[in-house]
Amino acid sequence: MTSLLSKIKDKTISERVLLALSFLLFVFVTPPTIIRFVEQNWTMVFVDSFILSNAAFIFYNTLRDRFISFLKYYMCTIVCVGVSMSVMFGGMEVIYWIYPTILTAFLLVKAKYAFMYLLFICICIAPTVISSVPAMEGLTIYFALFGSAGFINVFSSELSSENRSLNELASIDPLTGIKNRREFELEADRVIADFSGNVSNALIIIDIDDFKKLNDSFGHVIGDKVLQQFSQIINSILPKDAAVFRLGGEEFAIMMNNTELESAISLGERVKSAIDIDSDDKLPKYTVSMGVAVLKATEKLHEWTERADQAMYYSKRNGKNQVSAEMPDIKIRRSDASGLGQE
Ligand SMILES: Nc1nc2c(ncn2[C@@H]2O[C@H](COP(=O)(O)OP(=O)(O)OP(=O)(O)O)[C@@H](O)[C@H]2O)c(=O)[nH]1
Repeated sequence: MTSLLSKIKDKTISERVLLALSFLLFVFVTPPTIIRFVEQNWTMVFVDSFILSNAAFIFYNTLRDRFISFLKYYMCTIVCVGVSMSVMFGGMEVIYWIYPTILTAFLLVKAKYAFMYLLFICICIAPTVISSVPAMEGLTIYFALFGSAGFINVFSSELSSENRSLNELASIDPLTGIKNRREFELEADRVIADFSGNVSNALIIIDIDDFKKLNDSFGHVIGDKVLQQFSQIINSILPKDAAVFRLGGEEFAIMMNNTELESAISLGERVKSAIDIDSDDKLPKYTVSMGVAVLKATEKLHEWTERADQAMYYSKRNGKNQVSAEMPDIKIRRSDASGLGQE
């Protein structure tokens, strides 16, 4: 329950809307489904089961961060078709349901698509409106619908731009401009949740060597510049399936998806040579120690990082400026100028 709540806490507004709507669909459709089942009204049981399975599909996949953009359009289509059919078959009494539907569309999809959904609803309900109310009243209804959509659009674009800035503040390290520890934990949780054993995921923990000495000798401002330059160097050599994070202080992590241990070790070696070659002449020379660990089945985040940390400390103890890897059987494998060694 606690982990479910913490997952929901990390969701964006539109993802929360998806969760809330699919949950509400479930809550409201389940009781009539049971009644219809008892009454043996099989057609309606079939329709209700379709809605319930869709609600469950959307809720489950939103929680797991899967197909999010598809789910947003899918949910919009379900609610817009649903509300249009309600007005077509239920008459003008249910027309007020269009307002929350428009709000939903603007919170879930881009404004131009939300307007298209509204246009779709307006076309579908036109025969009911024309046959039920005088022309002037019909026009007023359409005017009110598009007017409300305009206001909702202004409000939701303001909300999403604020949301974007807040997300950026919460996920980016201000000194280096790369993702922070919070983002690392979210990404690692996603990787662990999706782990199937078919592909390998590697983690490299990187710690700058003797950073205290560097700060003491050259000052904190230069220390900060080294951290910034180091982040730029890593970003410039990062492969497509990898992301870099600053975990804090002078400690960084690279998360690599679809990557075997050997490829992670060779990226570590490339980091080592890149800082040697690309370092700014105005900044002091420095080295880094690295530890690599590949995710094991059923492993938790702290166990995975602990193994990569142990390998990194092994690099430190063995003279620094090297990459070590935690191996399932051999325990530690060290990479140095003379190639891969074992212990
Ligand atoms: N300039 C600067 N220094 C930082 C920052 N964050 C942490 N530090 C410094 O990083 C240093 C880390 O020192 P230690 O943990 O002793 O590690 P180390 O000197 O690198 O020693 P080894 O890890 O054994 O190589 C401390 O002096 C911190 O003050 C930062 O954002 N900017």
